[in-house]
Formats: sequence, structure tokens, C-alpha cells
Amino acid sequence: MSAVPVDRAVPAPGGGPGPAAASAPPSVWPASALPAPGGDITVAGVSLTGLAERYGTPTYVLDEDEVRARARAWRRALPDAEIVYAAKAFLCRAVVDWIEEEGLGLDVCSAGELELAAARGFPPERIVLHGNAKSPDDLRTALRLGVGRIVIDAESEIAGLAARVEGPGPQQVMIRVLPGIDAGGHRKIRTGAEGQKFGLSIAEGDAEDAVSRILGRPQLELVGLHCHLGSQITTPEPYARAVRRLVAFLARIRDRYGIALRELDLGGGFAVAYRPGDPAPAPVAYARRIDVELLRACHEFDVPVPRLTLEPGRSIVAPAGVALYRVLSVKRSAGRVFVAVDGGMSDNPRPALYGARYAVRLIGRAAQAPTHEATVVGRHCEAGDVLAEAVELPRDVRPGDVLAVPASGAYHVSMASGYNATRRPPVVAVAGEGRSRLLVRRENVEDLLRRDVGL
Ligand SMILES: Cc1ncc(COP(=O)(O)O)c(C=O)c1O
Ligand SMILES: N[C@@H](CCCC[NH3+])C(=O)O
Repeated sequence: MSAVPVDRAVPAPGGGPGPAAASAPPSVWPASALPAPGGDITVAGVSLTGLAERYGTPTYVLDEDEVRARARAWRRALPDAEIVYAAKAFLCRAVVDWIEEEGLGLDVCSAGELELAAARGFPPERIVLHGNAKSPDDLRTALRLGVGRIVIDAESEIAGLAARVEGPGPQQVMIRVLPGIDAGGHRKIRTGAEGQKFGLSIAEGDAEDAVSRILGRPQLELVGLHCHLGSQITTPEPYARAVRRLVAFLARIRDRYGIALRELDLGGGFAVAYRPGDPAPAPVAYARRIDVELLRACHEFDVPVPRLTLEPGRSIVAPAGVALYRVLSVKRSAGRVFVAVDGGMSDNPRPALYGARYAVRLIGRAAQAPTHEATVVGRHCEAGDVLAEAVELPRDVRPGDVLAVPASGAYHVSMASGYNATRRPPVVAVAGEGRSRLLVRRENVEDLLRRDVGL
């Protein structure tokens, strides 16, 4: 790709990713990103090079207004549905507040995520607990806090959960079903097709067995079905297919057990643009297709229309984040140019895991040099420690330069590791006109030494 102008050429009408943005090409930068003098970029009026100076690098910048606007866009797209933010994309206490204030629920999958939510007093009834292998600690914490719904993902979980429920009323549960739908995307993040670890298969009868087992447990109340097709799904069609399959299954449950389940949770997986031109339908495009199919299928199968839940994660935070790195070395080898930076697979494992591609831009000086193709690599002891393949960067990029990587708000910091005892980077929020604040500090040597008991 070419050195990315802050691609605000066609801003989302209404200044945000709302329903009117359905036909606007997606930007890889937050809506507030603007070019600034000296080759800089500001986000929410804050200089990115200034943030790199102040907090060091690597640093992750998160545009609060962008996160909130994206959360709101989902709510506007489906006003009658419940929108539940998938915490795994990125969670810290401030984000818990933003999500709460925007009226979304929270999808968590560990006691740790639950504790972050609880630390901010997030209403437990708006929390959904997931996990293909929930630990006793996860279940204990969820029950202690009184989470709204627990999504059953294995037959063995049913008796274990029922035994822990102490009342007063039953615990509401859903069943994560495997609809047998291949939604495309990278095979490591495809979760709707048969033959992987998530869900209970409709086709093989496991989902129906789970229904009868749950109905036999008075401590549990089965309220609905859940499925999650995968991630970075670039069209609404797989969701429409899932709706039909799940509604047909609702009808089967009604016929066999005489109950009408009232909730349908279609999970997350909505795509974002990592590079200019990547397909990324607006929330309203997914919403319309899902709504139409839901009404049609319910009519056809003669079941009451269930309340819909969606669980977007990436689509709320990815485009709000920008990663900042400093160049440490530039090297040529076998005709390739390697630009090595001070982060890598420890703060962004996505290229190594899924071959993910990113846009990269030099900031902080107005480069006059023509561009050439470069590979941006990290500083870890792995040949596969690549951050961005085949990006166009000015030929004179040199140590000390700052590189910005947009669309970095999801599954970077939340998947960050301490590989090579590098310390996980900070997250800085920018908001309004020119305000910034530290949300998560950089790990330090004391953190490292504290965990190592040294015996
Ligand atoms: C159950 C569930 N819900 C929601 C999500 C969020 O997915 P995404 O961030 O792609 O929207 C995931 C992760 O893929 C998930 O496993
Ligand atoms: N972590 C993945 C997606 C999986 C999300 C969780 N089910 C990514 O970065 O794309």
C-alpha cells in the first residue's frame, strides 16, 4: 500500500460510523484523525508524535469518542436488540465505564474480565459469560457477582453449574450451538463450522441433548440459543444463514418440549478495515439483513420473534486504536528492506497468528524521499516476528523515526505477551479536543521481578 494519507477523504456522514455511513468507504483511522504540520497526525486533537515522546514507544492510543460512537452506531442500527461488547477485544476499567455509559452489555470469558467489570460496578445482569472450558474460578466468580446469562458450551458443564447455583432463583443460561456454517475468514478464527472446539452441534444432536439436560435442572433456566460464527466476517450473509438455522432449531425445541425460547444471540465477528479498501460493512448493513431474515424465518417456522443479541468486539475498538513504534534499525537482505521497531509479536501477535495485514505510516517528519516496499518487523527472537508485510515507506526511514499503525485497538494489547521479558505497552486515551490520559501503564521491571518469586 502507499504511505497512507489520513484517509478521511470520504468522512462518515454525521461525523461517525452511524447508519448513514453504510455506503461510505471505511477508514482505517479514527474519524478524528487529521494530518498536522511536520508530518504529524493528531487524533482527537492530540499529536501522535507528542504521545510517543511523552509515553515512550511502543504505545497504544485509543480514541474514546470513536469507541463511544461505534458502540452507539450498533445500538442505533438495532434499537430493539441487546448489544453486548466482547471484552476480549480490549478491556480496562475506563472501557468498562464507556460501555456501561453507552448502554451496552459486556461479553466476558474469564474471572479476570469479570473482576475488571465488577471493579467498576458494571451491572451484572448485563453480563454474558462465555467459554468452551470455564474454570471453577470463572463459574464461582460469575455466580457470586450474579451475571445475567451463562452460555453453556459443553454437556459436562450443565451438572457442574447446576450444582453451584445457590439461588434464590435459577441461573439464566443459553446454549452455544454449532450451526455448521462456514463464514469464511482465517481458519484459526472460524468457529461456526463443525469440527472445532466451540459449541454443541445441531447436526450431531448434541445441542438437543443439552436442551433436555438443562430442562431437567431446576437450578437453570434456559432462555435462548447462542452462536458465534467467527471473526472478521466481511458480509452479512453468514449471519442470515445462522438466523435460519437457529430459528429452525427453536421450532424443533418448541415442538419437542413445548417451550418458546425468547433469546437469540448471534455473537460477534463483524469485520473492520485494516488497510484502505478492506471490506467492512457498517453495523446497519449487518443489522438490516439479520432483521429481515429473523422476521422471515420466525414467520415461516411459526415461532415468536426472539429478542436478538449481538456481541461486536473488534468492530467497536479496532478502528479507535493506533499503535506507535520507534524504528530501531533498517536492514537490507536478499532484496528486501526490513524496518525493525521497538515492539513486535509481543504486542501484536495477529500477523504471526493469522497473517494479518496492516497499513503503516511514518509520522513526525515530512518525508520527501520516494517510497519503497518494506517489511516492518519486531524485536523478538523469531523470524516470524513481522508486524506489517509489504508496506510502502519512504526510502529514508531511519532509526529514531516514529511509525503509526492504525486499526490497532482490538486483539493487540488484550493478546499481548511478555515474550523476551519485554514489558507490555501502555494504553493512552485521547478524547474531546486535545485531552489525553493514561489508561493502562507500561509494565516495568518491578512487575517482572514481582512475579518471579526468585526461589
Ligand atoms: C462468543 C464470542 N462473541 C463475540 C466475539 C467477538 O468477536 P469480534 O471481536 O470479531 O466481533 C468473540 C470472538 O471472536 C466470541 O468468541
Ligand atoms: N483474536 C482474533 C479473533 C478471535 C476473537 C475471539 N473469538 C483476532 O485477532 O482476530
